[in-house]
Amino acid sequence: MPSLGAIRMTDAVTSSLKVSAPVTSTSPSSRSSNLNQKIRVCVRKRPLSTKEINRNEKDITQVTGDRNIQINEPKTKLDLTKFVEQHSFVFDEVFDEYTRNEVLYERTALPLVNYIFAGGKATCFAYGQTGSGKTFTMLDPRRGLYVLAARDIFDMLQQPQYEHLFASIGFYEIYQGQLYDLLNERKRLHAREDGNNNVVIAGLHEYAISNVDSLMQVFDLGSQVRSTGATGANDSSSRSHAVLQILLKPKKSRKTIFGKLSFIDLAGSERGADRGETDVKTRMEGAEINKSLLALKECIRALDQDKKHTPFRQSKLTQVLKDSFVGKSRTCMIATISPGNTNSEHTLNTLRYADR
Ligand SMILES: Nc1ncnc2c1ncn2[C@@H]1O[C@H](COP(=O)(O)OP(=O)(O)OP(=O)(O)O)[C@@H](O)[C@H]1O
Repeated sequence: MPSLGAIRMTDAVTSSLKVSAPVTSTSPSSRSSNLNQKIRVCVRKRPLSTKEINRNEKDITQVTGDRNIQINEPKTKLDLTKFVEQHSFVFDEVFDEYTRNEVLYERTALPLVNYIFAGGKATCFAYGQTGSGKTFTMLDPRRGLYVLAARDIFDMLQQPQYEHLFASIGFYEIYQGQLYDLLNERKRLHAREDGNNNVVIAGLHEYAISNVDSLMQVFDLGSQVRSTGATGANDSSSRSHAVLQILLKPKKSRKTIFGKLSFIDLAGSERGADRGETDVKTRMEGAEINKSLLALKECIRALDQDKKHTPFRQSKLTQVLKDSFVGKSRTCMIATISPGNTNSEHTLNTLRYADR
């Protein structure tokens, strides 16, 4: 099964700013990659922003096929000669800068929506550096995947065979290994498991939602709490993981979970790197983010390889996602990348993280 990234291809090095064709071992495949895999890893490239264009940044990322992407990393030799190192990767699917959220949705979250109506649990992550498009993809208030999914969920709930179900949402963040309810004044929350191996976030405020407008209103409240939350700084979205969960429950038994879909806007991946920060708080934040992102990768890898032991306990993030990984579950990771030359290192780190 070609998941968690997929096959890394041979890097080709060229000199004197001349770029030769990348070495590839397979031709780009068609868009028919299996949408119903247990784990899918996709990449989304965002366009250069106006600011980046004005700064004369160059786009160094090239989508070369439905599953292929090439990074042309600008480098300088010791003798100051400039050259470009090419890196080619293959993933389950790669989306270029022209891809709209609606198209992305059909190829990533829609199969998960169908899956929860069959009683499954599913998770859709966005992973990438700050500013690479995680929030735009997952939680944009108007066209994020969560809105598009909710639209379909409410449509499906109108169908006679699903009349017995209703949807509710919860929205919380994981900051420094603690859970905070974004729909209830950032109240501290605790995760535990019920007798059916469901992870229950005790005390999480859940709102029964019946249409997209009410969902967006509730979500808006939570987003405001998040952006002014832990630190008071407006970049807090990149320091915490935000989890929006949509639960399907039987109307007659509100404690039972029929299906669950979580959208996760992960902390900026570069926050986990050791950047020689002297500020203790920033270092601790970074260490915690690093721990959780590594644990996430370990869990996905273990599942991908059908290992008996999955190391959920290594972080709060993987603990709360446990029930969405085991048993009847599906996961889609969307690695988001910035195309500019000044981001080449972060972009390569993101692709290597998503790669097996
Ligand atoms: N695919 C895209 N098409 C057009 N604009 C985009 C796209 N992706 C991101 N952007 C824009 O780029 C900017 C940064 O995106 P976004 O806030 O989603 O990044 P992020 O990865 O969530 O960052 P952070 O970790 O700081 O929350 C925003 O202005 C957003 O509108």
